[in-house]
Amino acid sequence: MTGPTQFLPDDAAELIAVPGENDDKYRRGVLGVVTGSAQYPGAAVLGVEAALRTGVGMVRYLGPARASDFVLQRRPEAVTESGRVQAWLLGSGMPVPGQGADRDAATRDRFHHALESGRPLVLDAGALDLAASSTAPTVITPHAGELARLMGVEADAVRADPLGSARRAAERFGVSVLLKGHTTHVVGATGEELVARTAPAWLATAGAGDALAGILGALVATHGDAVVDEPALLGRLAAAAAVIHGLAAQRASAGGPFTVLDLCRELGPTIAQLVSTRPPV
Ligand SMILES: NC(=O)C1=CN([C@@H]2O[C@H](COP(=O)(O)OP(=O)(O)OC[C@H]3O[C@@H](n4cnc5c(N)ncnc54)[C@H](O)[C@@H]3O)[C@@H](O)[C@H]2O)[C@@H](O)CC1
Ligand SMILES: Nc1ncnc2c1ncn2[C@@H]1O[C@H](COP(=O)(O)OP(=O)(O)O)[C@@H](O)[C@H]1O
Repeated sequence: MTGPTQFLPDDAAELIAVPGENDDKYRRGVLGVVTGSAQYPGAAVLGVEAALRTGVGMVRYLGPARASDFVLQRRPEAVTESGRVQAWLLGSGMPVPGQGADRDAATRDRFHHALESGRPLVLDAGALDLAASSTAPTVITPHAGELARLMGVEADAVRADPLGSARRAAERFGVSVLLKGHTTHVVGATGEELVARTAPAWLATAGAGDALAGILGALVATHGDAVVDEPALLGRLAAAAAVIHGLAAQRASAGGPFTVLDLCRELGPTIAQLVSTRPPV
């Protein structure tokens, strides 16, 4: 029996959409982002920062006023008007239904709009439950605790069998699953199994997952139409996001601790390095 395929930097390099001279910000891909809350506005800032630094034509950030203010303060490039998008990132830093604060009406409306759009979805943290109702190509990005909650099992059971747990979630919800951890396991909606192991353990720091979600959102938005045509691409994009995240963490770390914004700053150089290693077409 063969195990999951190790996803390597060269594989990730193939999935970077390099803009051409006929591209504009809309053709490159627009990412709609519904993340953050009054409690966790920082998650919105980190996801938007990571998406913009991964490379996307535009980020439309649609969230609560406090988070929106912080996002604009950090990244005035973000657009806070609604409009067409090629993909959505939902949920980082938002309340989990049934765990404290309820989902407010504005969030329910934004999630509904995203679900109805038919565009690919990246679901994190407080939007993971949407996996059960999504009919669009969808990838979820839980850590072990979140996957356990979603599947109604103990976190230890997920830690004991991460690949099997991701596989069961992919089968149950018909989505691609990226299970975070030192080793990141990805199971595509069609069963493809991938692992990414580029991250140093220094990456185990609050907000690192919010940045990963932004990186993946940008990769999906820049392949939005391809994902609609071939949803199986989502698993490979998820593994590419984990590899890029891990390589940027290596650069930011250089063997020591770093902040998530340090990691984000390394995304451009990481991607430039990956693109430079691609064989000419
Ligand atoms: N600056 C910010 O605004 C930040 C916001 N964050 C947001 O905070 C919210 C709560 O996230 P948390 O993950 O802390 O809380 P959760 O409430 O999702 O998870 C907490 C539970 O899961 C378990 N757990 C947490 N991480 C685990 C892991 N890696 N493996 C196994 N079990 C794990 C814990 O033991 C605990 O029982 C999310 O919406 C997240 O996006 C965090 O990303 C931290 C930074
Ligand atoms: N020991 C570790 N080694 C390498 N990477 C890790 C380790 N622990 C966690 N990570 C990575 O750090 C990120 C943490 O994400 P998450 O648990 O969602 O945290 P947060 O919610 O604070 O952003 C994930 O990308 C995960 O793969």
